Order: sequence, then structure tokens, then C-alpha cells
Amino acid sequence: MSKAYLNISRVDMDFTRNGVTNPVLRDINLDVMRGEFISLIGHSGCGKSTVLNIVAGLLKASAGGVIVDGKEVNAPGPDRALVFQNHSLLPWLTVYQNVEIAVEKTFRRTKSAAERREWILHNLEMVNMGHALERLPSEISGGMKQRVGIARALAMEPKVLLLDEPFGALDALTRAHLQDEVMRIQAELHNTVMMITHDVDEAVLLSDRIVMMTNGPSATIGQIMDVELPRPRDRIALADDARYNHYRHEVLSFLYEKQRKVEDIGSRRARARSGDAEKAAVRA
Ligand SMILES: Nc1ncnc2c1ncn2[C@@H]1O[C@H](COP(=O)(O)OP(=O)(O)OP(=O)(O)O)[C@@H](O)[C@H]1O
Repeated sequence: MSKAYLNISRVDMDFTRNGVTNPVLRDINLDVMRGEFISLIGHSGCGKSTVLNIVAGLLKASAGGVIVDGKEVNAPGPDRALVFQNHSLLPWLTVYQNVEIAVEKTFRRTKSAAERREWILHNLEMVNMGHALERLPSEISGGMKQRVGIARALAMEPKVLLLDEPFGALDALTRAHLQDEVMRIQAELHNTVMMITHDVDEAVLLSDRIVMMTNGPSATIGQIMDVELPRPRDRIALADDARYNHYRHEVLSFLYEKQRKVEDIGSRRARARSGDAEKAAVRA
């Protein structure tokens, strides 16, 4: 049996629409250790969110399954908190209340009202949002909303934190700031994290391992790279670090050389199949 904290085993995923089956994922296998920070990277549409949604229990795999801390995933649960790119705060609730709603659900039976209040404040302080407790989402910036979303997820003390491009919608400076904050929190709490990103620098900076996915259809894991950079990591110092640049190069080469080729061959085949063989030969 696998000793992994999170185990994805032989996962296939097909979506069927109007009688046409789209084979999105094939044979996804991944073991994630407790406290590990994993990034999932791959071209748009390859199936990264589908993998995350299967782990979250929002989608059921067509084949294979997911085990978290010895239990099979069959439905969403507070042991797996999901943070999306577009902060999903309830607009009519304050910052405090948005976290409170998750804390009430998770700890209603195990913490007293005073403990719950302290816990909400602690998590909002952790993401530096303690000063804006009474504000509504419409009264704070995108970066601040994302912080509250992260505080809400952390406040559930999930076994696994699932981040779907959590910084994707932010400007570069806010993004860098939040990445540093997530690294600091991760160092303190040792969460097990699975994060989707399109940003190669973000993947290298934050991850213990980077999981690179091949292009769809029938996407699978093409390569897994260990990022053996010491922590804490400093983005400025790393900019001139040869190992950092090597890791960056590896991911870029996977995405834009290895996977680019597959795409070209695929489209050439498609053109040839559609009778446009001559055009395909010219472009080859
Ligand atoms: N609920 C669904 N029903 C039908 N097809 C779906 C569904 N969800 C995703 N797909 C299809 O599965 C494929 C993978 O989508 P997914 O969102 O997982 O990719 P992704 O790698 O996360 O993309 P991006 O990087 O653009 O967010 C796409 O072809 C998409 O159209």
C-alpha cells in the first residue's frame, strides 16, 4: 500500500456530450506526501482543473480513484479546501463573516463560540487581513479578497489545500506578495498543497515538486520534477541562482518544446485526416 497522504491512482476522465465522448484524462497516478507542496502545470485545456475537481470530490473519475489520509474520496468535504482564481466570497457577508461561515460549519461541535471567534481572527491575521474585518467584499481589492479566500480555506484546517490558479487574476506585485505569504504560512503549518498554475516562476518558487501534464485529449502526467531549493526561498536571491534557472528551463522546455511538438504532430495528423495532406506536408 502507498504511504502517500494523497494518492491519485489510475484516474481516467471522460466527458460525454451529445453522444460524443471526450477522453480528457488517462492514467493519472500521483502520490503526494504529507506537507508537500505540489504544482500542476500544463497547457490550457489539458485537464488540470479536472484533476483538482476529482481530488476535491466535485467530479467523479470515470476510472480509478483518490485516497486522502487512508479514505477514499467520494464527495466534497472539509478535509479538502478549494481556493479558486476568482475569489468566491459571499458578497453580502463581511470579511469576518465569510470566514465565520466556514468555521461554524467545521468546528460547531468541537470549539466553543469564543474559541471559534479567536480562530477566525487568527486566520485573518495570518493573511494580514485583521484590519478589515467589517468590510464587505465590494469594499476591498482583488488581492485582499484572495487573502480572505485563503484564510477561509486555512481556517477549515483541511488535510489538503487545493489552489486553482489562486493568484492568476492579480497584478504582478500583489501576486508576488501573496506568494510570499503562502510560502510563510506553508512553512508554519506544513499544509499539503496541490496548486494549479500557468506561471513557471511561481511553480518553481513555491513547489517541492512540479507535475507537468501532457496536452489533451487523453492528457496524462508527462514529467515530475523535484525542486530541491532550500527554504525559506527568496525570489530576489533566486533570480541569479543556477539551480533555480535550471528548474525553470526544464519546465519551459517541457511546455514549449516537448509538448509543442506533440501539438504540431497532432494538428498535422488532423489536417492529413481531413484530406488536407498536401498542406500538412508543406508545413511539416
Ligand atoms: N464539466 C465538463 N463537461 C464537459 N467537458 C468538460 C467539463 N469540464 C472540463 N471539460 C473539458 O475537459 C477539458 C479539460 O478542462 P480543464 O478545465 O480541466 O482544463 P485546464 O487544464 O484546467 O484548463 P485551463 O488551464 O484553461 O484552466 C477541456 O477540453 C474542457 O472543455
